[in-house]
Amino acid sequence: MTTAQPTIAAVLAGGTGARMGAALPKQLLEVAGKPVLQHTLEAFQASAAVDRIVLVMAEGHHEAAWTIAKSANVTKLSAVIGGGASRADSSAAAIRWARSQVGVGDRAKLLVHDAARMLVTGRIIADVAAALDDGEAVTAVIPSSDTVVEVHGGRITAVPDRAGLARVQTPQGFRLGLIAEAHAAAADDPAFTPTDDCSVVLRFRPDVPVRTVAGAERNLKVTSPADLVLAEALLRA
Ligand SMILES: Nc1ccn([C@@H]2O[C@H](COP(=O)(O)OP(=O)(O)OP(=O)(O)O)[C@@H](O)[C@H]2O)c(=O)n1
Ligand SMILES: C[C@](O)(CO)[C@H](O)COP(=O)(O)O
Repeated sequence: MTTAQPTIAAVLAGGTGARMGAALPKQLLEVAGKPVLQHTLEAFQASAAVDRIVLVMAEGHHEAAWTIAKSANVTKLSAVIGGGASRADSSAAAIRWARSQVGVGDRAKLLVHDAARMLVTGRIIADVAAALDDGEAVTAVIPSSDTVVEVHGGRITAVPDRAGLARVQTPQGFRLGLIAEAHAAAADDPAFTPTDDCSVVLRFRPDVPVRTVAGAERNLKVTSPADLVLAEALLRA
C-alpha cells in the first residue's frame, strides 16, 4: 500500500543579512507592520498546496521565530532548525530534517524558499507544487528585462542572448529523493558553491530536467535597504 506523500515547504532564514547591514537579521525586520519572516510564513500557511513547513533559522533567533509563528497562527510550522554557513548548507539541513520525518519518503515534495522573498504569491507556490506532479525539479523564473553580460577582470567577455536568459526566484520544488541525492553528491565536492538548489540538480543529476514556471516581479528578494522600501510600497499598493 502506498501512503500519500506530503508537500513540505522549507523556508530558509538562516542568513545574517550582511548586505542589509541592520542590527537584526533582515528576516526579523518589519515591513508594513509585520516581520519579513511573518509575511513569508503566512504565504505558505495560506497555500492549500502545502502541508507542513520547516523553518531554517539563524542561530540565536529560534525563539523569536516561534513567537512570530504562534502570534500569526502559522499552524503548519512543524520545526525550527539550525542552518549552516552557506545557503546550500541550510537547504541540506532542511532536506535532512524532511528525511527524518516518519512517513516521509522519496516522493514527498520539498519546496525550498528564501524567507527573504516575502511577497511570494499563492499562485507561484501552487504552480511550483503542481509542476512536481509529473516532474522532479522546478523553479520559478522571470524574464530578464536587462541585458546581462559576463564580466571578468572588469571587462565584458560575453553578452549571452537575452532571449535565452531568465532570473531565478524561489520557491524551487523537488521530489525529496532527488534533491537529497544531489545534495549528498555536492557535499563531496567542496569546490562547488551553488547559489540555488536547481544548480545542485543540474550538476549532479544532469539527466533530470529542471522545469520552470512563471515567477513574478513582486517576488523580490529583500537584500539591501532599498528592497525594504520597495516591498513596503508593493504591499501598500
Ligand atoms: N547560511 C545561510 C544563508 C542564507 N540563508 C537564507 O537564504 C535566503 C537567501 O539568502 P540571502 O538573501 O543572501 O540572505 P543572507 O545570506 O542573510 O544575506 P547576505 O548574503 O547579505 O548576508 C535568505 O532568506 C537567507 O536567510 C540561509 O538560510 N542560510
Ligand atoms: C536562490 C536565489 O534566490 C535565486 O535567485 C538566490 O540565488 C539566492 O542568493 P543569495 O545570495 O543567497 O541571496
